[in-house]
Amino acid sequence: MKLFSKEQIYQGDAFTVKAQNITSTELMERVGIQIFNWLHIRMQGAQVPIHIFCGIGNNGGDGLVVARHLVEHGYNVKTYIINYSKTRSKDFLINYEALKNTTKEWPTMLDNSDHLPEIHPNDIIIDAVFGIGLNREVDAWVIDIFNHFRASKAFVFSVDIPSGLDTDKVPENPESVVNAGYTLSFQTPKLVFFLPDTEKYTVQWEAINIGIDEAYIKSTETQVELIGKNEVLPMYQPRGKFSHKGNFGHALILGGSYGKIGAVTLASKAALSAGAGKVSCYVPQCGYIPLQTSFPEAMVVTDHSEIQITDVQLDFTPTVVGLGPGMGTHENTKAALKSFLATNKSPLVVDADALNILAGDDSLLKLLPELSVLTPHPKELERLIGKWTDDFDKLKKAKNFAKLYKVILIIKGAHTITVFNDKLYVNTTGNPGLATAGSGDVLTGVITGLIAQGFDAVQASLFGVYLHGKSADLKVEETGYQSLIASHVIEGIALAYLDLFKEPERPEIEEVEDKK
Ligand SMILES: NC(=O)C1=CN([C@@H]2O[C@H](COP(=O)(O)OP(=O)(O)OC[C@H]3O[C@@H](n4cnc5c(N)ncnc54)[C@H](OP(=O)(O)O)[C@@H]3O)[C@@H](O)[C@H]2O)[C@@H](O)CC1
Ligand SMILES: Nc1ncnc2c1ncn2[C@@H]1O[C@H](COP(=O)(O)OP(=O)(O)O)[C@@H](O)[C@H]1O
Ligand SMILES: [K+]
Repeated sequence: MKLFSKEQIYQGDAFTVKAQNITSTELMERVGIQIFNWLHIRMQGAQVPIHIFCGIGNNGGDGLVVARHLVEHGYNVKTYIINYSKTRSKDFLINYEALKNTTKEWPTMLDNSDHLPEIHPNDIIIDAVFGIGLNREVDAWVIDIFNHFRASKAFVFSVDIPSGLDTDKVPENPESVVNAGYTLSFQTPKLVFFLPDTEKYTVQWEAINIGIDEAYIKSTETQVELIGKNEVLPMYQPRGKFSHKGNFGHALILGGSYGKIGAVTLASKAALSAGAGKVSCYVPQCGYIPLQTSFPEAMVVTDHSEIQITDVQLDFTPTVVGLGPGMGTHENTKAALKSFLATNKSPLVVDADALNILAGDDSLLKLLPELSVLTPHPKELERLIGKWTDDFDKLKKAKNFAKLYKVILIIKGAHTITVFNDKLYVNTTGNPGLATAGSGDVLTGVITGLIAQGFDAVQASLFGVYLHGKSADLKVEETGYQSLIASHVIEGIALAYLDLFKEPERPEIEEVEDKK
């Protein structure tokens, strides 16, 4: 699913109004009815006090439409206008009048935070104060109102985006943003819902289809894409009846050191489970027996050294190399890695200690073949790109790094983000069960296994990250978060593949039925 920037959302509005021959007021009515329906289906007329706080722009206008429909359906509604600017949007004013005509009284005007309404813990707050039009810092008295929301402990439902949250910035003052329990976002979710610094401003979110014109959606290139089943399914490669293991490549996992042979075992098992035709492991001698015993499907080649990689000698050219799991950063290993990179011709998936060895060494980074896949966790990423001030700075630095070295950078985390060619691909699968030793090695193996069988590096990255997370989502139903271990994630790859062809993904954006 494409994630539109703020500018693209405004363009999409304008395009839709023109293409569908409607007014912006009609578009706002359509949006407001969608939100009302969403609430009405869930509330079924319940007489919980609902406090609707509206700004003076179009987000406030949306709030007023919702207020009017709630009043018309007999809900217990109080509407307030937070009068933070003299400029009012046209559609705000139209809906301000329309609400007055319904209720026969004006909403309560708030010009300061002196006499704020009492809000009880079981009440509901609808937050339509600021939308995507936020363009400067929030005034102190408005922050007081947001603090009043928090102090009330009432459930907060935000319209489009939690008020005070920018679409492309991390707030300097967390108090200047509303903490939403639920956000109903228009057409597409916002990138800020997926970033560690800003995801906390809404507990849950959902995107509703407000009918932005299909032609606009199809023809608009976005900088951010959300990756779910609908996006990866077309990448799936079916197997021919007469195919044989030679068709699916020979992957090599290169890594391991004394005490860390498990990382290679996990990565190589994952590579084969993802569908590589053959897997070899290149490890120090101490890895020979454990690997051959625990994973008979793999072939094992050993270094001269008993305990670490010191010299990589191969008598075949791997289709792809998964580099780094459990490798350590011993000086001898660094030297071996340098000479390996100087002559290597195979595509690479680079993880863990191989990243740590590469970090900060421009001459080594330049040896990476184009379209190498790098899979850092946050600490490894920091070593590669330097410290960042916030998530947006991190993404900018990551894009620059990926462009400079012509690589695919996979930023691992709760929402893993793949960075390539100035574009961000945000993954939607995975869960906190993955916060366990070795789960990253499994990801390295999965992506390596996909490249081995013929996926191009970008598709292998997106599909691999999706499968890895989906595997964890399916296995966690048996294990719970605490007991999920990396080996379960390997077992789950099979389930993740099968799941691709089970039920279709929920529609990307919900169509709310018309209950008017
Ligand atoms: N396709 C869609 O998604 C659709 C979206 N729609 C809705 O429109 C919303 C965007 O509406 P919007 O552009 O009117 O801006 P909004 O956020 O209401 O802000 C209001 C104004 O406040 C001001 N202002 C800004 N920051 C400020 C500050 N810190 N302190 C004080 N004032 C501040 C600034 O005006 P200024 O005072 O600078 O002139 C700004 O213009 C969007 O989120 C969605 O809810 C639908 O209705 C149609 C389809
Ligand atoms: N809270 C979380 N939600 C979803 N995925 C997570 C979470 N925590 C970690 N992960 C995933 O688990 C993997 C951890 O990788 P990494 O830190 O390299 O582990 P290791 O080094 O132990 O193999 C990454 O793919 C990451 O995206
Ligand atoms: K809002």
